[in-house]
Amino acid sequence: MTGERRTRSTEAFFGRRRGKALRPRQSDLLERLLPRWKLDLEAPAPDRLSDIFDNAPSRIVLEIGFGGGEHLLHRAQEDPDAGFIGVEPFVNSMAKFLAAAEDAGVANIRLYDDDATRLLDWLPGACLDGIDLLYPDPWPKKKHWKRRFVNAANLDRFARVMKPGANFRFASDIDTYVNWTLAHLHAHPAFDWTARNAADWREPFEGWPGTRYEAKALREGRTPAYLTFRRR
Ligand SMILES: C[S@@+](CC[C@H](N)C(=O)[O-])C[C@H]1O[C@@H](n2cnc3c(N)ncnc32)[C@H](O)[C@@H]1O
Repeated sequence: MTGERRTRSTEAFFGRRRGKALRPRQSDLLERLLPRWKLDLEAPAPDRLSDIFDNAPSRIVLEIGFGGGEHLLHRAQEDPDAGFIGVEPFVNSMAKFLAAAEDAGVANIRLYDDDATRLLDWLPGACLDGIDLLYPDPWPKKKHWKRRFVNAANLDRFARVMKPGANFRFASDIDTYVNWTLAHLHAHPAFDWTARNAADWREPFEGWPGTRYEAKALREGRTPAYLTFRRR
């Protein structure tokens, strides 16, 4: 992986933050629309998270690492009474998403453009109805597995911000990451895997539109797995 790499004192965040030059509209959206939708972590989090939205949503779902944002936009359009928070630190992806969201005219989205762990630590407790982590960076080499977003510390973060009964949905095409995630969730006292039969984890989530990364995995012959865990 090339590009900027940052390390925080307590957490490591690895990844490219910026790719090719932005188009004028994309730069404009980053200056104009992103500040309107971006969560301000310098301010204290509201007691009621629904207050950050204009539509007083009855349920709020967080998507971590939305990439091109096709799934996030699909969910926001499919469920206008809900609120969606999307996190994506890669500038070009954020710009692409802003253009699609503006064209679609959605209003029930809030955004964060840095490491999702910072947002998770800012959120009030038991405020989320769901967390989606779809095709997280796979870190396939064993020596890099410790960089994977699924780890004990992040599952503690999820457990704190999820309401009882909320779902954590995970998709990946990397077998070692799927096994890794099953093992970490199995070891965590706050989550149950909801699979009822052996075929369940090969079935996409309800209303699944696919993602750009998934399309690439399928083209290259890899088989996705879809895991849903319920917060106890
Ligand atoms: C493999 S891509 C998948 C993108 C998209 N979910 C899809 O399926 O097409 C993983 C994404 O996670 C983002 N990401 C990596 N680390 C992150 C972090 N700590 N917080 C938020 N997003 C992160 C990356 O910028 C990248 O866009």
